Amino acid sequence: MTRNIVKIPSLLLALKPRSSICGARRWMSVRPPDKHDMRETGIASERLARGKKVTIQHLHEMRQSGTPIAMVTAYDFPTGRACDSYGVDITLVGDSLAQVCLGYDSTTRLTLDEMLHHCRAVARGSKIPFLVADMPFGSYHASSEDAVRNAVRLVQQGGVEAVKLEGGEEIAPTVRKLTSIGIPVMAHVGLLPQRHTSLSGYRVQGKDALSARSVYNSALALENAGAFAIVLEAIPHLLGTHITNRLSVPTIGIGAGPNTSGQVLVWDDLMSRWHGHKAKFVRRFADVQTEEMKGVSAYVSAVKTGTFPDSMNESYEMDESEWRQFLEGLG
Ligand SMILES: Nc1nc(=O)c2c([nH]1)NC[C@@H]1CN(c3ccc(C(=O)N[C@@H](CCC(=O)O)C(=O)O)cc3)CN21
Ligand SMILES: CC(C)C(=O)C(=O)O
Repeated sequence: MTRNIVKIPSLLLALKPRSSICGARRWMSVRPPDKHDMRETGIASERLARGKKVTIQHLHEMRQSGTPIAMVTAYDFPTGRACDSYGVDITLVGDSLAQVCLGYDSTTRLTLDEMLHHCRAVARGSKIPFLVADMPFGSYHASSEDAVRNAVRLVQQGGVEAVKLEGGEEIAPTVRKLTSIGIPVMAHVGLLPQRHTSLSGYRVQGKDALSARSVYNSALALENAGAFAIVLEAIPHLLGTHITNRLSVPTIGIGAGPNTSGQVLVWDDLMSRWHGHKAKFVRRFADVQTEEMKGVSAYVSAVKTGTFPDSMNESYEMDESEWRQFLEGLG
């Protein structure tokens, strides 16, 4: 009897209403066109005239109304452009860049300069979504001053609007400092890939009462320090729901169940471009790997068999008299 009474509120909280993607765009203000964009991409002016820039305020309103937030990683101009064009709310230049784009074996290998190089490319393509970059491993640990210097570089030279930091209560002072000077911080708790060595691998976090408490306390401390949103990675869905219901900022889940304020996936995972391990939380929404295989194999085969290029449609003509003159000129 008592158990049923206790269960009803948590069930109700789990069944938050969810409105359509049109609802998600309702609050977004008109984004001013930017001359640099129009010169660079041509069609950008038309898109910008229709587009609505996503802000932190919109993200908070989406959380309040139960409109799910869609976040995706991007690493270059075309992936940034795709986020811009197809309704993504937050583009993340994730440090998964290290593994999926640069071939490193871990995100801890990524430098700030490498991150900046990719942020600039993504920023040129992704204008409407809110743009966040991961602070690379080591770029926010030595001191708050160091974190400020490096976060300023990401904003100033990388063109991003906010930074993401992995960690718990120990990074709260850094989050407070960055927030106080106007650099919005997205926190990241649960599985912390930058600490995979000390954690002995990529493992689901918060599976027992004690570690669930620790993830929960981290989220509360980081919200308190001023984080505008919190990524919850690889934690039991009950814990993801609980944290989401207790916080007043949006939660973005990756392997944290269906009740977070939003979801994030790595571009290469959702597109099936990543050849490595597939985590349980990954759903493949498109099959780029198969298309790549078909495209490259067909091209190689056409070159080898001499069927590419075609002399009529894929080659250039020359006036016959000019050609004769050319030959005569050679004697
Ligand atoms: N392609 C890709 N996708 C990601 O989501 C991702 C990266 N790379 N690189 C950086 C980090 C690393 N991440 C990872 C990596 C592995 C697991 C993983 O293997 N998880 C196990 C958990 C097993 C368990 O503890 O029960 C799984 O199989 O889901 C999870 C997140 C998330 N990030
Ligand atoms: C998996 C996401 C949240 C991330 O941090 C990354 O892409 O690096």
